[in-house]
Amino acid sequence: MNIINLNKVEFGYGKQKVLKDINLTIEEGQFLSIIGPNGAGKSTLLKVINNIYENYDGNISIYGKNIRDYTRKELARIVSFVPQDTYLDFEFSIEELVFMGRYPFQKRFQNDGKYDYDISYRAMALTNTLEIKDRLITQISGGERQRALIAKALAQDPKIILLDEPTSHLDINHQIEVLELLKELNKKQNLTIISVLHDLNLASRYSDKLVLLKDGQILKSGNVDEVLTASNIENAYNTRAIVELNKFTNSLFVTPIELKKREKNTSFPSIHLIAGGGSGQVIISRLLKEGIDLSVGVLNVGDSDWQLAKSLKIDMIEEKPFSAIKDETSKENLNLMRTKDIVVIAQVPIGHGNLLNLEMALTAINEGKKVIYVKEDDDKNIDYTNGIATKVIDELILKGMIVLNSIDELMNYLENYRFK
Ligand SMILES: Nc1ncnc2c1ncn2[C@@H]1O[C@H](COP(=O)(O)OP(=O)(O)OP(=O)(O)O)[C@@H](O)[C@H]1O
Repeated sequence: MNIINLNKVEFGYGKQKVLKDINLTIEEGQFLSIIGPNGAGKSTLLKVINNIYENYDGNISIYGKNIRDYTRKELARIVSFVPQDTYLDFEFSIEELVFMGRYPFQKRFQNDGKYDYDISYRAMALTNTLEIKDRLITQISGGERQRALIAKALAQDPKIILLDEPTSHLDINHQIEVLELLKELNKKQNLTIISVLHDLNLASRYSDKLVLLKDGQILKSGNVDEVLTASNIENAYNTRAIVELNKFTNSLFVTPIELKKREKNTSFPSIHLIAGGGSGQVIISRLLKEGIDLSVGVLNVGDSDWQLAKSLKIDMIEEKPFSAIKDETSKENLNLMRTKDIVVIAQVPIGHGNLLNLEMALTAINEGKKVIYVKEDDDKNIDYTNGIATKVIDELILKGMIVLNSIDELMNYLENYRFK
């Protein structure tokens, strides 16, 4: 069920627009993170949803009602807001701070009732702040303060919680603790969570949906894998990045590589990679992370290795989609190989269309080039040429091609490489 709708929302602090044409729907029970570079308008968007600024154009509705038609107290019973960098300079205890979350429910001069106590204590128990409830908020750590602020927000018994950078001042241990807590509340209590997060990897790990903002506009919104692509990241942050699945968290992991790539790592040998059909993706990622000077080819336009290499702007020789490699393309590839220290061959299926890649590696080894074959799977058949490819590989081995069994072995070899 859609519970928040933003329709053509535009806003600026002065003349300059900070939010432009924002259209967004958010479903009940979603964990949505707003990401984007500094100054993109993330905090502003969150504040506009919380009806902090009134002079915006367009419409925002929450549970079908325009937020302009809610009183502040009414809205606070549905939405609670955890601001960024809250400067807490008052000598309140955590308990007192959390009880303030009950304010929207109380009549003037009314004291806290049993329900107010119960819900505040539950909020403290959920956030592990009960045992430190008497400590003053000026005398607790950043992680404890963040948990206390979330407790206050929970004491409001909201349906929707908005958080502006809830992990910004926390060490990794507390970052995970806070996000695990939010995820649990999201799953168990169907709490809708909208959070600004700078850290793309935390956003990817904990969110169902992402909104990527750039210059006040939504560059992309949707599922994590639709938003966190190398090209969207490059577009928004002006930084090249590798996006890959982290096996441990089962979520996408982003590694920015622009700087390393720019300052090529000359302690490693330069490499030309022969790959294709997806076989080179992991090798490309690993080599680029080390800043290794890399080229690839020949790849067919459109295949997944080609897409990755293209998005990372790697020096590449390409052939038309689904076409056999032409002689002249293959010669260009050989010329590129000649400029590198090592030719690395991934375990790519060889058919008549790409046999020339192997044959050029043979020419290169005959010219004295070092060639390495990364044969990750011993049982995998890659010869689709009725034995011709196997013969070329045998000849490469005879001429001194090094066969390694994993990418780790390749990295190890490269780390210990001695330049002549
Ligand atoms: N109170 C304010 N008055 C005037 N301009 C503001 C105000 N708050 C933010 N801005 C400006 O609006 C733009 C968007 O700011 P906002 O804080 O929403 O971005 P953000 O994406 O959250 O940035 P960051 O990642 O740096 O926190 C920036 O150019 C900022 O300088």
